[in-house]
Amino acid sequence: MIQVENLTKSYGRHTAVDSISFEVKAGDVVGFLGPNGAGKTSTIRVLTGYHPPSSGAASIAGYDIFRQSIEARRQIGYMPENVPLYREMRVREFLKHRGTLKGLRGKELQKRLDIVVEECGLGDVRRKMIKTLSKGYRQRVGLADSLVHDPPLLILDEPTNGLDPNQIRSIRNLIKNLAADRTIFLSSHILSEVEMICKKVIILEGGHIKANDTPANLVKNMRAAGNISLEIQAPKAELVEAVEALPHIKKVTLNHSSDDGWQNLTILVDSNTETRPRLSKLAEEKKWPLRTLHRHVGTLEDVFVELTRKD
Ligand SMILES: Nc1ncnc2c1ncn2[C@@H]1O[C@H](COP(=O)(O)OP(=O)(O)OP(=O)(O)O)[C@@H](O)[C@H]1O
Repeated sequence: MIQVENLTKSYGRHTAVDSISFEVKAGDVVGFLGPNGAGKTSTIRVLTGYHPPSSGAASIAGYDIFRQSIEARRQIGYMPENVPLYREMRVREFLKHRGTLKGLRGKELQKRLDIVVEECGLGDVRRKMIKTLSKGYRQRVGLADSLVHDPPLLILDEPTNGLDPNQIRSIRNLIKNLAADRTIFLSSHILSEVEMICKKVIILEGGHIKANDTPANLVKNMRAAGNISLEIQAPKAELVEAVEALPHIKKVTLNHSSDDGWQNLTILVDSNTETRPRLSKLAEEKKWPLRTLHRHVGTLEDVFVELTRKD
């Protein structure tokens, strides 16, 4: 559905997107992540035909975004970061206006309006002026606008930006429902949300792609995967020495030591190694009582920080 090859976008001397390539297959829900200034919006603006690329190529459903720009844009429903809405218009009137601009007429237009009003939960506010709506509802109007011509691809730039947790949840559910029969490409800073909605994620940093995989694979393969918490009653120095001597141990940190001999440790191990059986065997052999032996499962946020932090 989206094919990007060696795409570069520069503003004067500044290269915002540096020769990136990726593919989004039909039906995929892909999260496009990166810190501020990574080049997400620049990429999205090129894909949606708002900016020409400096070099490279991109196509939407097989249509070149430059040479077949109108056909390519017909395939896209785009919701920008700050949805431009006519505040003085009523919701349905606005959507009708947008549908007309996108070439819909007559019965087809009425039918699509009914569908998007229903799909986006706008039934109760369809006659209200846009300026009287909460930000969450305005976001729904933006989503309905992007859907009115029934595009197979939705490109959403920070769809939940500035919303409160309840509004975020409702927009998230809406997007999940829309994903049932559409390809979705969305940028977001809310990683837990991306983990919930997206089957794949692309992480951009400094205009380069740092990762492109499923959230599960990214978490599994991250370097810091597998921190272990250990609470055990043992002599401090002997314990640390014995744990450090085990294979695949990268770092042992003693967090807390209580008067009655309980030691609280965090143990960093090589990713994809299982060290807990060795630790429990050590406790058994030494007859040290064991209270906690817990492996932390990484999150997409851990992956994001690992791939994009500068320090
Ligand atoms: N119109 C423009 N003219 C000049 N520089 C720009 C322009 N738009 C973006 N940039 C620069 O390009 C880089 C990438 O910006 P972009 O908005 O694409 O990043 P982003 O990943 O979308 O960031 P954010 O998460 O803050 O929206 C930044 O350094 C930004 O300052």
